[in-house]
Amino acid sequence: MMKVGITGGIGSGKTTVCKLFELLGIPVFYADTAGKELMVHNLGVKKAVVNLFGEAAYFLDASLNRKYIADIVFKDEQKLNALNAIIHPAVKDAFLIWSEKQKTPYVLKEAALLFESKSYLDNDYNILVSSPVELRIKRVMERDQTSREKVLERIEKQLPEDEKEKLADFFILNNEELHLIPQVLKIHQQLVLLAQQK
Ligand SMILES: CC(C)(COP(=O)(O)OP(=O)(O)OC[C@H]1O[C@@H](n2cnc3c(N)ncnc32)[C@H](O)[C@@H]1O)[C@@H](O)C(=O)NCCC(=O)NCCS
Ligand SMILES: Nc1ncnc2c1ncn2[C@@H]1O[C@H](COP(=O)(O)OP(=O)(O)OP(=O)(O)O)[C@@H](O)[C@H]1O
Repeated sequence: MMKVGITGGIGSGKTTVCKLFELLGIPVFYADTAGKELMVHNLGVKKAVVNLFGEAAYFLDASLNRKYIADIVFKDEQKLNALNAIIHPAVKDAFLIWSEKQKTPYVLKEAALLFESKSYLDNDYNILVSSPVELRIKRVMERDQTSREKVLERIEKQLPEDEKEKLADFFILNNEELHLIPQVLKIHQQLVLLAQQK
């Protein structure tokens, strides 16, 4: 199975782009969502999270207190690294199991930290979704009803855009002028051809 990673900084529009690939019949594994599901349903992961953050990491109904964890990790690099070290290997395993079950020419793995976690090395190709930083901040502030400072905290923990550009094979620009659909269609056609040659 040909594996294609797709990433982009916070608010770049990677989930929006993935929805377009899904319309073309391509299955998408959402690593951020999978990570949060594992924190709730995988006992080993859950135990490690409680060890790191205490019982307050979960609400009484056993759901994840995302805000509590986010308020800690995006201000404390050590805690963030420790959380990443728990989640990333578990997500990697879950993706491998999932990808083996798919039957399409290729699959997509959407991950915010594709390059930072080095998981891009496991993929055949990687797509970078880019968007001007001010537009990203505005979109996330509107989507999550959050502050500029909180968005900037996360941006600071991510690899700079020019570093990501060096590592990607395909590029999608999600600004206010270019349309996403033709860009997605073009890359999809190229990937289908590459999968046939594999
Ligand atoms: C801290 C958590 C609980 C906050 O959850 P929340 O629902 O607020 O955010 P969500 O997971 O939807 O992420 C939204 C965006 O925040 C940014 N972000 C999330 N985790 C990280 C991180 N470890 N480092 C830098 N940016 C991050 C990304 O741009 C991401 O797209 C959650 O993000 C988390 O568990 N992060 C650590 C694990 C991880 O690295 N996940 C991402 C890849 S698997
Ligand atoms: N081309 C666009 N036109 C209008 N709105 C857009 C466009 N692209 C993205 N958005 C909006 O911007 C917000 C961020 O997009 P999206 O959730 O796809 O980004 P993301 O990269 O997945 O974000 P995150 O890193 O936080 O997971 C969403 O509310 C989305 O609907």
